Amino acid sequence: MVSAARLQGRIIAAHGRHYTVELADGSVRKCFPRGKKAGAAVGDFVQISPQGDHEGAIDQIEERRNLLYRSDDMRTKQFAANVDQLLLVIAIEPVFSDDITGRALVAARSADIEPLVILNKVDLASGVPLARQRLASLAKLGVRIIELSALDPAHVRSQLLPEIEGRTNLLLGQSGMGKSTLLNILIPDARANTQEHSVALGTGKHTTTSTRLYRLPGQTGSLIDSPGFQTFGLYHLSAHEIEQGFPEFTAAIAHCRFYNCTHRHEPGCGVLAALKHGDITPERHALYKRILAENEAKSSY
Ligand SMILES: Nc1nc2c(ncn2[C@@H]2O[C@H](COP(=O)(O)OP(=O)(O)OP(=O)(O)O)[C@@H](O)[C@H]2O)c(=O)[nH]1
Ligand SMILES: [Zn+2]
Repeated sequence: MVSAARLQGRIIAAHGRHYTVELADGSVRKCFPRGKKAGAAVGDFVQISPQGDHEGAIDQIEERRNLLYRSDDMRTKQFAANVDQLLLVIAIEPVFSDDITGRALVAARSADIEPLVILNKVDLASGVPLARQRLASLAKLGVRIIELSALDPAHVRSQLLPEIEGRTNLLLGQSGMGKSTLLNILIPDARANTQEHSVALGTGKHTTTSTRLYRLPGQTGSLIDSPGFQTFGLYHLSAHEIEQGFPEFTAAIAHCRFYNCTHRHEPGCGVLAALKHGDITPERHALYKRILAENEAKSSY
């Protein structure tokens, strides 16, 4: 009955109970999910029924290509939907976590999202060799790593804009890595834009706790900014998905004696053999075991 009035849009911000939806003409509306349609995420394409001049109801969430999220034993936290590329920001200082970096890459792989690691603050030159050394095992896996310094905005733009053009990019990182600084270089009016929407929709002051999609100025594509985090649980992944998050295991798994091998202690395990021969690093195998142990703790509740 309402279908004639429905409009297509994309969720560009999530505020808990309501969402900001951008329509094809560039206008924005404050929208509420209809009934029990919970779980919409930034990046979702939706159909809405307009209500008044500035509001609407979300009638339908279109099928997603992917959804990136993290989860612990208490709750899940959605990052964004329909993401083409994960821009994972790490830095020379403060020290980035190998564990969180590894987990973000596992999450991206399981959601079929291409990762691009951004090593920021390379102006802090004395820390660069150690950072490169710590990233060597990821580089060996074919993960692309771009080194830059946000102190040089022109270089940031020339390095990153060609990489992100025409795609939906999700910017993720631990706190303090320089995510906001990079966002402000790539989307110069990001803050002004957000405030403008907040005023128009009466949604109040922008809080750093919300996730927000920005259009790239002067070109197609978008950048989704999300709050920094200090943990990256993967309780939602199955044992099989965890295994798939480690591409260097794939060839070795074919040699496992048992079809349900967990690659921890089984005799005739191809992964353990590859670990012994140095084809898989002890750090990556340890990360795999930590993620799997969490997954098993959840299953035994
Ligand atoms: N030396 C140097 N400092 C930088 C660089 N990029 C960012 N910073 C500084 O690092 C600090 C953290 O940067 P932010 O952009 O606020 O970091 P963030 O990742 O957004 O952090 P959260 O807001 O906690 O998520 C700030 O003091 C920046 O000025 C860089 O390339 N080199
Ligand atoms: Zn095995």
